[in-house]
Amino acid sequence: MILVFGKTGQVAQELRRRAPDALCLGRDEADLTDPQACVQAIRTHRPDAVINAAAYTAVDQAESDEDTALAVNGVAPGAMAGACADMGVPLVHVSTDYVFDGAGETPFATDAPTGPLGVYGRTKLAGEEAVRNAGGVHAILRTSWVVSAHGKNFVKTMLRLGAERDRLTIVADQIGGPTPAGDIAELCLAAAAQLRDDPAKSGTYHISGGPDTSWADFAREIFAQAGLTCEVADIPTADYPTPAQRPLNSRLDNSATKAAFGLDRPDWRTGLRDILNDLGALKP
Ligand SMILES: NC(=O)C1=CN([C@@H]2O[C@H](COP(=O)(O)OP(=O)(O)OC[C@H]3O[C@@H](n4cnc5c(N)ncnc54)[C@H](OP(=O)(O)O)[C@@H]3O)[C@@H](O)[C@H]2O)C=CC1
Ligand SMILES: Cc1cn([C@H]2C[C@H](O)[C@@H](COP(=O)(O)OP(=O)(O)O[C@H]3O[C@@H](C)C(=O)[C@@H](O)[C@H]3O)O2)c(=O)[nH]c1=O
Ligand SMILES: [Mg+2]
Repeated sequence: MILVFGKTGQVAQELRRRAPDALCLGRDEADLTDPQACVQAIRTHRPDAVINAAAYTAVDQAESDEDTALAVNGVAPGAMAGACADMGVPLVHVSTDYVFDGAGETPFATDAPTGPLGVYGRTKLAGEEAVRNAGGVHAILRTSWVVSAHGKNFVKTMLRLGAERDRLTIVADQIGGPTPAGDIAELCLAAAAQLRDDPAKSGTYHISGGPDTSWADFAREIFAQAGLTCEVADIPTADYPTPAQRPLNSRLDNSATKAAFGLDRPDWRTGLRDILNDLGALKP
């Protein structure tokens, strides 16, 4: 049996869709601000593998709520990893492009130096380090710009704003790969299954949808596929001030994922079609 931390999140919901027998724990069953609750859940359920799909993902809010973000993103994953290592069970942990500083224009390799720009990225990096330091079999899957038909994400925000307004200003100098949550869920399940037979696959991997794009061009494709008429004007990051600084370069090198798990970089334009279709928002 696979134990999943997370129930209502984007990746968690796609895991439930693909693995109906997995046991998915919501906040009421395992609160990640309580590391001992995470350990206890793993000891009680004795799973064959654990996937952590829960996190504090409110990037701007984290700037003024560092204690909670660190507990959820930094400490809880370490507690899970310790319990998994004790029991000889693999842990799949989801992380983020925001562990990088966003310098340059080349895709970040899995072993590229990290340098988070804000609290969210810093706490996610602490979680990665805690998972590695626990010494058990694990896969840290870094992804970026997650989108799905569930929860809060850029696609749903654009559908809402695009219907209300005839013009939006969107940052065009942050470049990355929008990633459908379904593709992340698929990699989580592949990694969980393969780590059991091949612990040598332990390590850090990247999954991001291709081709790399800007938020502005991503918005244009959302409006085109949804048949919404809304002009998108390019702006620099400097013209969209937010509490948290975001990386300009979010490109991730996915080659280690292909080599270890045989999964190609997903095409986000196809994933976007499926998401809009799920939402009943695809242009007829
Ligand atoms: N969203 C994105 O754009 C990106 C996400 N990631 C990473 O991908 C993973 C999945 O993200 P995604 O599916 O988008 O996340 P969501 O924001 O959609 O969901 C987060 C989940 O974490 C749960 N959660 C938050 N705090 C706690 C807590 N204290 N105790 C228990 N559960 C908690 C939430 O529960 P509740 O519903 O109760 O709040 C929710 O189910 C995370 O590791 C994230 O860091 C990486 C790159 C981009
Ligand atoms: C709504 C809106 C956003 N933007 C910009 C702000 C931001 O740079 C970009 C995307 O907005 P979001 O609020 O989705 O950004 P954000 O929540 O920071 O997205 C990040 O979430 C975390 C959890 C991650 O791990 C990252 O990979 C990334 O997906 O679009 C505009 O320029 N104009 C707008 O009207
Ligand atoms: Mg967001």
